[in-house]
Amino acid sequence: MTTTSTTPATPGPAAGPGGTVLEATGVTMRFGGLTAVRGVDLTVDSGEIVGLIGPNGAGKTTFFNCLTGLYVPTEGTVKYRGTVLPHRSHLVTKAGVARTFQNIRLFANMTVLENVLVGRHTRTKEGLWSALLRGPGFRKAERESEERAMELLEFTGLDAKRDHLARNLAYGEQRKLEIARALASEPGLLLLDEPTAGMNPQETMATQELVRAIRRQGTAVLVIEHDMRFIFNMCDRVAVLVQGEKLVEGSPQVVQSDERVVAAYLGTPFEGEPGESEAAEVRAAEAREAGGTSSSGSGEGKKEGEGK
Ligand SMILES: Nc1ncnc2c1ncn2[C@@H]1O[C@H](COP(=O)(O)OP(=O)(O)OP(=O)(O)O)[C@@H](O)[C@H]1O
Repeated sequence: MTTTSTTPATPGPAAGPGGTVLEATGVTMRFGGLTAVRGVDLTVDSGEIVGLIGPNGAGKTTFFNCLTGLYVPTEGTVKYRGTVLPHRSHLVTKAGVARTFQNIRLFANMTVLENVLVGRHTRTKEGLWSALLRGPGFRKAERESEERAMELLEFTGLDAKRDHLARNLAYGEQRKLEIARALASEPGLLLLDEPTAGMNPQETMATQELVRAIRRQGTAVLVIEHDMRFIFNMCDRVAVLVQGEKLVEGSPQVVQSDERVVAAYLGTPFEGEPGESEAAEVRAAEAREAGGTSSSGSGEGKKEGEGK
């Protein structure tokens, strides 16, 4: 499987001015009698990678859904670059906030390239008549979209698989394709919901590199992840949700040594050289591959429409 983590030579997604990109204030989400998210404030600044962690059922995905227009929060506001975001996911994407899902949502029977082209639609201006008549404006826009999609496939290391059906990709590749498709909308903020879930150590490290490259290109990142090495290696700031409320927010050092976080989530203080054990596992896997021993990937890809 491809684990390329090339730094792109091409211009990336829209880089915005500095300052606050996302500002969520007092976000509350109730489902009947259950308050899944309670009064959460969170900001993401330009150039930041911010982590959102917490136990299962803490409200992380519900909070993402409130940020991205899938849910209308019961209370609170969400602003992107100072403007309140609409409660429609396609309009949120158009405004500049893209996301991936915990359970992959690709168009399984479309090719890799086609999946990324679908992600471009919020950035193409050509209308229905132009598309039907396939006039010169439409053909030019189509060519440009395809060029941009190919740049993103190179960026994510999937260019060689452009004509493969999404459902035939390995699981880690499907996750990368979701990221490529999200980037196709040229976001200023990318929300990643468990981007390394089900990945092997090689794929996880490649994903770390990819996320760093995305930040270098001017897109801020907010990431939900249960892999604490990933979080504490990558993030400038980490917020901890427990039972729908923000328990702690701060630098990785502050969060991982906070007794309340250890008690409510981490279990034991986070120890060791971050990334060193993964690096050792990756070296061992590479040595096995070089020696011709098969090393299993992370299994079959989940398909469109499974769960959240
Ligand atoms: N659509 C919904 N209707 C009713 N309850 C919901 C809905 N979505 C989530 N919940 C509940 O809200 C709470 C928070 O769930 P959520 O999926 O946001 O947690 P999470 O932190 O993302 O968990 P995980 O780490 O397991 O993905 C849970 O109790 C969940 O059962």
